[in-house]
Amino acid sequence: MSSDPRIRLSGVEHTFEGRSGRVQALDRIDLTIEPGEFVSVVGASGCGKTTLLRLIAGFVHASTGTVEVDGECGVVFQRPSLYPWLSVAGNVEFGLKMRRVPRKERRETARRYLDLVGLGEFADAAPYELSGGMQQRCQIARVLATEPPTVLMDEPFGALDALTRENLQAELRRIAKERTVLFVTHSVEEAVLLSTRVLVMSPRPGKIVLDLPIETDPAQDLDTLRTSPAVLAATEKVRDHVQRRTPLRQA
Ligand SMILES: Nc1ncnc2c1ncn2[C@@H]1O[C@H](COP(=O)(O)OP(=O)(O)OP(=O)(O)O)[C@@H](O)[C@H]1O
Repeated sequence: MSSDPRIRLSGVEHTFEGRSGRVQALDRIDLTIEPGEFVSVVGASGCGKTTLLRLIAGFVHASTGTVEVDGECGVVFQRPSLYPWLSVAGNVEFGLKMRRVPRKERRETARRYLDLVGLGEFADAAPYELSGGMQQRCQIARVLATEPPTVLMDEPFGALDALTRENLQAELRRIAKERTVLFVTHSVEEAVLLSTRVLVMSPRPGKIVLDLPIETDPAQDLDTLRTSPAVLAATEKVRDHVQRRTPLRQA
């Protein structure tokens, strides 16, 4: 077992050269994430959360500083992007096929992850036959099936109704136990409920202004946790930091 961090960013800055000029999205980010942590990133719109995630995923190269990631990352996007010509199981198997995993093993793994996200009965369905929440669960199964040590999630529940969102939060909490997760969300409550650590970013340029460990009992169910004093206090603290750093306060 290695005790190396899973993710390490040192002195990371990032500036976009856009059509409307230069935008410094990130400023002096130093961040270390250890294996098994569930780290959420919250902050006002445009503060650089997605940029941070994309740097870690390797989609963007930092203008300054270093980004080190130990092992592969699976990325779950806000909107599910399933292949419409493949069945639900075909979508989940796709990454495994690319890795030349034998057919039987692919089938079994896909089935296991579809069961895990509650889609076992829909293995042969086409993606368009699934609701938005089911498509998102399929995307999560597809990412998890390749068993990446790190999962990066960019506002994965943003487009879902409240009930589906709550169900998926509970599923994710269960699924995430043996993984390292970096989770971008606009919901402070969601961040506190799911995470072992919450980061708050300030806008333009994005900096980490709060790094708060969250101690909740993993055995407790989400409904009990939602109203627990520890969660309420942490939510209040995080919300306060987010609001203080939001230039245009939203109602
Ligand atoms: N490809 C790009 N070219 C130019 N500027 C960009 C690009 N991507 C992001 N930016 C700018 O970088 C800043 C950070 O954007 P980013 O998408 O990381 O923020 P965010 O915190 O994820 O926002 P939101 O919560 O609204 O999704 C913004 O000012 C944005 O306009």
